[in-house]
Amino acid sequence: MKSTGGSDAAKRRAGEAAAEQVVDGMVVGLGTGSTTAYAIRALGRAVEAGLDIRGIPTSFQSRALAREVGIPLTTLDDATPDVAIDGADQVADGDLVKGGGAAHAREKVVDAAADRFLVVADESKRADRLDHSIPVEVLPAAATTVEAAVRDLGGDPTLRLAERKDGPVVTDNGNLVLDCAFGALDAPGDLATRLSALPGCVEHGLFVGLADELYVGDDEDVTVERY
Ligand SMILES: O=C[C@H](O)[C@H](O)[C@H](O)COP(=O)(O)O
Repeated sequence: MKSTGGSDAAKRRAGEAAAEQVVDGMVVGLGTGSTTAYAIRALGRAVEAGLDIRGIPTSFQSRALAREVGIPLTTLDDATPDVAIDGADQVADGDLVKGGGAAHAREKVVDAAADRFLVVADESKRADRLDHSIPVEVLPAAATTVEAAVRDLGGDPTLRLAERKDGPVVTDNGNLVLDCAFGALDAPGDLATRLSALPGCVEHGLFVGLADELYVGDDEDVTVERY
């Protein structure tokens, strides 16, 4: 799993602290990314020790990791997550930018469906205002029109390119990603609404008002904020 942001020890602390919130019988949304991977591995160890849970993965990658560590899986067709654990690329006032791994569309569906959404992050993800570029997943046929619409909204879109393949990143849903720089956001909710309204936008990485708790790890401890 690609690692971004702060230290692995800080990510591990955050992920493992959030995993401790999971108790017998729960259905757990399994986010994507290097921080959530620590939570998934901790849950796998707990399952091995007898914890009875089911997971709902948010990506090919989190499904593969959950299977590797022995977490039984289900889907949103059959269960509602009691809790979801997921990472973030930036956090300000409980609002998030996600999608550094291009998984934000399914993440948003699962995280929003959960009774409690726990965000796991290291200190490097904190900001006073969100100013990270916003990943926008688009239908391939809409890439050009969404690019133009993002420019009209004051953003600067860049098609995300693959690292070990010629051409663009293709999401788990078969779509493309535009990374859209908007500068520091005064009103992330307004931008979220405008992006959601664009024809051909499958989902964007602004998660506004969705997080319930934030677990932030540093090299010594974990702090928890509730919203
Ligand atoms: O698409 C990926 C997800 O939104 C990740 O949760 C996010 O990029 C944070 O990942 P990491 O914990 O590796 O920084």
